[in-house]
This record gives sequence, structure tokens and C-alpha cells, in this order.
Amino acid sequence: MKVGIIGANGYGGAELIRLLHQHPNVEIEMLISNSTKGSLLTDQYKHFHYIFEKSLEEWNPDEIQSKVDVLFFATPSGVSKEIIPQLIERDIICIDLSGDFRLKDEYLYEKWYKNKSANIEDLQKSVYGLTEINRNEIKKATLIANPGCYPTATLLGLAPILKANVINMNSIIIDGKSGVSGAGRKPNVGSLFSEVNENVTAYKLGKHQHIPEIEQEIQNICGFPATVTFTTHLIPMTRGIMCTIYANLKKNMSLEEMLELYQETYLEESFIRIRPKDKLPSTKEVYGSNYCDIGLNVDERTGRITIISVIDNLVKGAAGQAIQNLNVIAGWDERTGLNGIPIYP
Ligand SMILES: NC(=O)C1=CN([C@@H]2O[C@H](COP(=O)(O)OP(=O)(O)OC[C@H]3O[C@@H](n4cnc5c(N)ncnc54)[C@H](OP(=O)(O)O)[C@@H]3O)[C@@H](O)[C@H]2O)C=CC1
Ligand SMILES: CC(=O)N[C@@H](CCC(=O)OP(=O)(O)O)C(=O)O
Repeated sequence: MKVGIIGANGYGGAELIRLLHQHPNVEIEMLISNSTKGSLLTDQYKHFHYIFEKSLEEWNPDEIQSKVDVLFFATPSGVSKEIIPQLIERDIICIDLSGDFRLKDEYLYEKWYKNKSANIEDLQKSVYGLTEINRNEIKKATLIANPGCYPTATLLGLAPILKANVINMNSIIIDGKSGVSGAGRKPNVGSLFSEVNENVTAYKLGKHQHIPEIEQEIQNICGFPATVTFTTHLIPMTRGIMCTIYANLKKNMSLEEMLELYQETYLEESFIRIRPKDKLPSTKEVYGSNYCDIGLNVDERTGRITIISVIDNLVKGAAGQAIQNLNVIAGWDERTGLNGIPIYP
């Protein structure tokens, strides 16, 4: 299968190239960039030298159709909604890493992204690409709205207790922490070494664009609405997301019962690892991989559950999950090209 990547010179684009290069059923046919068109990929990323050498090309919608079957969008929000409608008409499968097609309610997009939404007909064609939850819809999809990084860790951490209807829906609190690559490669004062190093910063309090995404998908998973408290922090590491999630239990459950519920829910899942009691996950244990590792504690004193969910923001939080979705659409083994063990230490 021939694929292209638009936004190929960003971090999400580079991670797609790294993973797709080792995918046995895929050929990377086109790398598209606005600002660096005409240059070599290796001028932007020297780690590809002698392994994958290709030029970055200008966006040309007419050429696309003859060259690729699938186009990955690793562009900021606001870009794909202008282009994807024409591509779907030309039977190109689009996998969008941005937030443009995630929110089904156009008013919510306009409120949280401060931009005009994609039109409603195109929003209806998109499938939210949280693979473990929406696999059956993804199989038939031509447009995937790949989930945001924080929502991926959060929703996978919450899904078992949402499905089992054991928590008070308005008690969910999510404390998210991200490495700096989550902010992309574009230059930004907040991402400078001297701003981030030896520092922890909370940001976008009450304003984060992932709040409506998390609430929308919670309702899709369990049928009940929820209003969540979600706070994000930037921490001095390159990759990784940890979401620490709290919720009040509606009934008494022991940690053992909870672990059993999580193990059962994810029994067939290749990329979800439920940690045994007292073996909580850390971000480094999923570094460079498509795993989401989940650890639990039940505090019988407060009646609350604590869920620790970790992913690599660029893999399961972006490029890896996008490829997992491509594997599902193509009918390949979901693990194809994603088999790597995390890098440690
Ligand atoms: N980084 C992460 O961990 C995650 C990122 N995402 C999402 O993935 C997308 C890409 O993120 P990331 O790779 O980190 O960002 P980067 O800033 O690293 O890269 C963004 C890319 O988009 C391109 N781009 C910017 N503006 C335009 C435009 N108007 N038209 C066409 N291309 C444009 C840039 O290329 P050029 O210089 O050629 O314009 C660049 O290649 C974003 O939507 C992000 O929210 C999702 C989950 C996790
Ligand atoms: C550290 C950092 O800044 N992270 C970004 C993650 C953006 C992202 O991946 O989300 P979308 O795809 O929804 O734009 C943030 O918190 O906004």
C-alpha cells in the first residue's frame, strides 16, 4: 500500500516515517511540507541518513490521487478540514492526527479551537480512532480522526470502569503530564530548554482542547454524560504522557476485583498492559512503543480509584495509533510494524 504524509517535517510526521519505514506492507511514496519543500528529509532529520532518503515535496492535490492510497495528516488543527473533503471524494483514505474531525459537534470545535469547524457532513464521515474502543467502525472507515495524546491515555484508563458503570460520572479528575515533544517541533518560547528544564508548569487550565474530546468519548463509551476536571502539566522530558485519573466509586470494590475487571476488559488487546498490584507504570516503560500501560489503586478509606495510564505521546498518542488504525482498515494484523519493545533505560 502506498502512503503519503503531509506535515512530514514535524515530530508526528517524523515518527510516522520511522514506524512506516519498518512496516512490511507499506511504501512511503510522498512526504509533503510547506516550509521545507524541495529539501531532503535528511536535511531536517539527520537520524534518517543512509536509511531513508527522500525529498520533501510541495502539496499538489492532483498528483496525490495517482500516487497514494492513504494520506496521513500530521498538521496542526485547521489544515486538514480544508483538504480532506476533496480527498475522500477521490477515494483516498485519510488518517488525521490533528483535532479537526474529532468533535462531532461543530459548535464545540468552534468554542474550544477558536476556529471554524469542518462541515457537518464531513464530520459525520469521520471515525474516532481509539482502536481498542472503536475497532468495528474503524474497519469500514475512510476518514480517521486519530485521538489526541492525553485523551488516548485517559480514555483507555477509564474505559473498563465506564463500561462497568461503577463510578460517579461527575467525579472524574484527570491530572495529565506531558513531555515537551507533545508541543511539536515548531519553535516556541515555552519549549526552550531553559524554560522547561528543572521546571514543572501547569497550562491551559479549564481551556484545553482535549476537554470536550474526553467528555464526548466518555459518553460514547458508556452512554452517560460526564463533566471532567482536566489539568495538563509540561514536564522536563522529551517523550511520554502520564495521566493520573481519580474517580469516586459507586460501590465498594477491592483492588483485586478492579484489577480483574481491567484484565478482563483488555484480555484480547495487544497494546494494553495492566500492571499487577503495586507495580505502577512509568513513562519510560513505554518509551518509543505503542503500549499503553495501566496501573491501579483503590483507596477503601476515601472510596476512590486512582488510575495511572502512560503512553508515548508520539507513538500510541499519535503515529503508532494512526498505523494501528491503518492496519485495522487494511485487515492486517494490528501489530504489523508496531512490534517494538519499549526503549529502556
Ligand atoms: N506531538 C505530539 O505528541 C502529538 C501531536 N498530535 C497532533 O499531530 C499534529 C502534528 O503535530 P506535531 O508533529 O507535534 O507538530 P509539529 O509542529 O512538529 O509539525 C507540524 C507540521 O505541520 C506542518 N504545517 C504547519 N502549518 C501548515 C499548513 N498551514 N499547511 C500545511 N502544513 C502545515 C508543518 O510543516 P511546514 O513547516 O512545512 O509548514 C509541520 O511539518 C498536530 O495536529 C498535533 O496536535 C497529536 C497527538 C500527539
Ligand atoms: C505539551 C503540549 O503542548 N501538548 C499539546 C498536545 C497537543 C496535541 O497533541 O493535541 P491535538 O492533536 O489535540 O492538537 C497540548 O497540550 O496542547
